[in-house]
Amino acid sequence: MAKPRVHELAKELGITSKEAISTLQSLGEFVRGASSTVEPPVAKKLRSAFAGKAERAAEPKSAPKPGTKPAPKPATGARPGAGTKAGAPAPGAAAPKPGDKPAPRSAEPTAERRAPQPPAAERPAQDRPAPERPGTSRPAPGGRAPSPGPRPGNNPFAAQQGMSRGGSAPRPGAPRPGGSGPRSQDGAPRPGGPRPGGPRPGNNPFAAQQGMRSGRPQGQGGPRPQGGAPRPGAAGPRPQGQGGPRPQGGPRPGGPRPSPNMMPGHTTGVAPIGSRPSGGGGGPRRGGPGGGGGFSRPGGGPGRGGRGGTQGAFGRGGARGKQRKSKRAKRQELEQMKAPTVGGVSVPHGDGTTVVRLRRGASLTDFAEKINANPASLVTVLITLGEMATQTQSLDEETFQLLGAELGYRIQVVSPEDEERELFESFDIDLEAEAAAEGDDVLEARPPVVTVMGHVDHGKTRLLDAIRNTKVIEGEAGGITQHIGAYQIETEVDGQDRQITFIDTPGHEAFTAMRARGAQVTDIAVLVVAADDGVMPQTVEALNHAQAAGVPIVVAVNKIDKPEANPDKIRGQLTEYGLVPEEYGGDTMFVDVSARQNLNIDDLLDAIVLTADGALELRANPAKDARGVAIEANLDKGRGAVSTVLVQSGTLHVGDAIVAGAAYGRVRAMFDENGQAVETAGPSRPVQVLGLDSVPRAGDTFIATPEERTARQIAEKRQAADRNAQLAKRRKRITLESFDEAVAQGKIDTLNLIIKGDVSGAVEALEDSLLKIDVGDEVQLRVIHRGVGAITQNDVNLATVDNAIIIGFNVRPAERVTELADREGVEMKFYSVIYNAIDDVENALKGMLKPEYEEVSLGTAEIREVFRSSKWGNIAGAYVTKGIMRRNAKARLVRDGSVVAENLTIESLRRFKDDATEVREGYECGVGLGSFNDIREGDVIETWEMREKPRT
Ligand SMILES: Nc1nc2c(ncn2[C@@H]2O[C@H](COP(=O)(O)OP(=O)(O)OP(=O)(O)O)[C@@H](O)[C@H]2O)c(=O)[nH]1
Repeated sequence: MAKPRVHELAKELGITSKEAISTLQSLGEFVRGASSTVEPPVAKKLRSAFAGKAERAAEPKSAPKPGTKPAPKPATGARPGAGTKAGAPAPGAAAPKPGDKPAPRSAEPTAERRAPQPPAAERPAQDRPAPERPGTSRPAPGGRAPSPGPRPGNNPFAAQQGMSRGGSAPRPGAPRPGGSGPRSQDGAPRPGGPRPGGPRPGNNPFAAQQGMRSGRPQGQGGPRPQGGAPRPGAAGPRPQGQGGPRPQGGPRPGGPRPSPNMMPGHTTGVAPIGSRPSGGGGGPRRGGPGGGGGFSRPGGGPGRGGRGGTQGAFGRGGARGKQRKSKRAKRQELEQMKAPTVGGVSVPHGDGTTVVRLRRGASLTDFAEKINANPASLVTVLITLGEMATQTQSLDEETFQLLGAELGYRIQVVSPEDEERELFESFDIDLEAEAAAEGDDVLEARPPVVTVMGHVDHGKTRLLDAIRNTKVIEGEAGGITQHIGAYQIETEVDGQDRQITFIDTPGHEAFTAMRARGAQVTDIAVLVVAADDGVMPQTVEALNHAQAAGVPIVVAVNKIDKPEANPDKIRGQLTEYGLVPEEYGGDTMFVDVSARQNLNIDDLLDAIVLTADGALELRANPAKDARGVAIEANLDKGRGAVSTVLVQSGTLHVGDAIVAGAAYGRVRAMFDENGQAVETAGPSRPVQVLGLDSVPRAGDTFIATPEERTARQIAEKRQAADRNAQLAKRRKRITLESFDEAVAQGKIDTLNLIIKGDVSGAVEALEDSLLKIDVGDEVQLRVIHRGVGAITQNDVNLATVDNAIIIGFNVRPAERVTELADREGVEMKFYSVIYNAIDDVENALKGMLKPEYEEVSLGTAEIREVFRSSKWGNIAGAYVTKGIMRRNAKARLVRDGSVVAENLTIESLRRFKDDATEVREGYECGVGLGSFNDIREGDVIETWEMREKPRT
């Protein structure tokens, strides 16, 4: 809502702008002219001022109606309790002492009046319903609720002043109980006698907050001599002054832990401030008084202390010239008044249900922006919660949750998908709405996208190869899959040509990597299980991944050419995992194939198409800008970034501007899986794209944008988000060194490893050895993946998802992998000696075992004399020959080289007549071994203690 301008308000109230301005001024609000805008609370104040006027006009005498001017009540506030209510703004505050402001106002009978309590104070008792309302009245004025803040003082300061006022509260209260209390004590000093203690405490809500404490103390204890002192001065003219000092001085002392009292959304938080005041308050007063000003502010600040309250909380000096505050400053204070404080700073609070959404890797600055707070204040709050962070440092979700809980916000760290959506929305791109709006008229069938998964060596690559009818596998070193990208094939099903797109990176790793980035690429998973082997750990892992993603599975029972193949066994095994073959009444298609002999490959393709047709409705609109996912990418020396993208909807054309992850550019050229240049690529078509400025990651989504500028801006935002996320993650994942700690915190109990080696023998040997490490039942070691060859992006992605550590034996990371691991916070350890790897893992595992203790000798002492005492038993007069004797240490007695008593305790130890805790080598001492009395001259006392033994 727009802020009203003064002349608009004047019009609304049926007065002239000039009148409105002067009224506002008398209310402590300074506006430049008729066209100045005013904050809603100020507008409200003005309205209520005139409302009051109107009322008074109607009932001349009762001007001070309860409702109208809450202010007066404050008086009642005399009771400390009253004041405390956070809610209540300021009645008391309002109370400008008679002396102070009144003047002006009184001059202008009208509006000001009601607001400014001063009048109230002055008014005859009758007017104010006084006493009763203390608490109530405030509320009543509900309407002014908002104003409360302002009201008190008319302006933000008021609040603070209020405080002081509280102290001074006096005005109204002068007479009141509180007031008198104090007075009586200090005696005369304050002219304003009245205001001293009484009023303060209860004066008004603000008081509670700001000066609360100070108020209370004084009120009650009015007693404090100091109180008196300052007041006198205070008494002087400005109410504020008095208040000021306290707050300021106070801040540091106790301010900090407000939390307890904090109530989201309430000013209660002030407590802290209050605390300060108390501290500071006292201080100042004492010292201050000296000066006539009475404002001796602890901080020494010259008398501008007035509104110190809140400001003090920020550690700033008081305002300069109270009347000279800029609008901005006043607005800020107004905001602050609404904000409770934590750790001595004022931060806007939520009500416990306020949702704040943050990107993963967001910083305090991001959070501050969302709640309209000062980032520096959040740093302070975080410190009070025991966490250190800079304003721009990325924080993990836990930290935000902690902070959110403290401040009354429900933190939602947005998922990658949400993040994408929000990012696009900021560019007016709403992919969901776009998709939702597409009807049958534009949607066309698209080929299914298939990922082949399965256990190591069950024939995934060979199968993909068979399907494509190329002999890729023969070119591979050591049988390790090196394919990257995707390809599309055509097959005839029921007389129709149907296409199927295969992701050419077998294994659930790639699948998982894509999902980790929020990309749903796969429509159908082909689970390859070797008929001669059976369901293996990764078979289960793969099917779990697919099921978790809700992707239908087609089972390819491979290697049926082998004599030992037992396809039925596979069917039986998989049934246990919820994959029931159609022939058994389930809905999963099983196809027996031989990748090596190209047996039943067509049947498998049929099954894929049928499953797609039966379980999925795969359609997309080809007639729009392309949207899809980057499948793989690499940097080519000659061609720059080469990215394989899978178009999911729309059509990609050469020349389109695209953004893929944090990379962007114009499509310079496109090639299909056979290296043929293509001009366009429609839904489900994978193509290699040249023209991006950098390399996207597998799973990064891409979109074509009408303008290249948009693509660039989206890329830049993603880059910034990546940087932040990277910083946040860096601190998160598991390392061998931190494993121990993570276990201790109950965060994990399994050490996941990925082992990569140069030769399969080494990998197997390492895995075997690692699995043989005996660490008991408390923790487990799980090798979630192993393979021969360089550490790849897939390895890192898998480690990211499963929180694993990568062990590289005689291998190094592939291109860009180190960077990725670093970004994802995945630890990679490299070894060339197998035992070093075993040692490290063993140490990490053992670190979390219960500590073992060993006996460590502390020292020996020779008994030179035995003192017999009927009360204490025998005491050994001994001479420490080595180390130390320590009271309560364990001991044994050695006589002539043999141990004559074990498990004794040094129950008493003395140096001459004094008890000693320790006696060092070269000194004499008296040693009592409790009830053990069989000691003789010449015996040796050996002491020892149990210490935790470092694991080996
Ligand atoms: N007899 C027989 N052997 C096969 C068949 N399919 C694959 N193989 C062999 O099984 C071994 C593993 O095949 P791959 O295709 O490399 O298995 P993979 O699952 O891709 O293995 P990774 O890439 O290491 O996970 C190779 O020696 C293949 O020749 C088949 O249908 N019959």
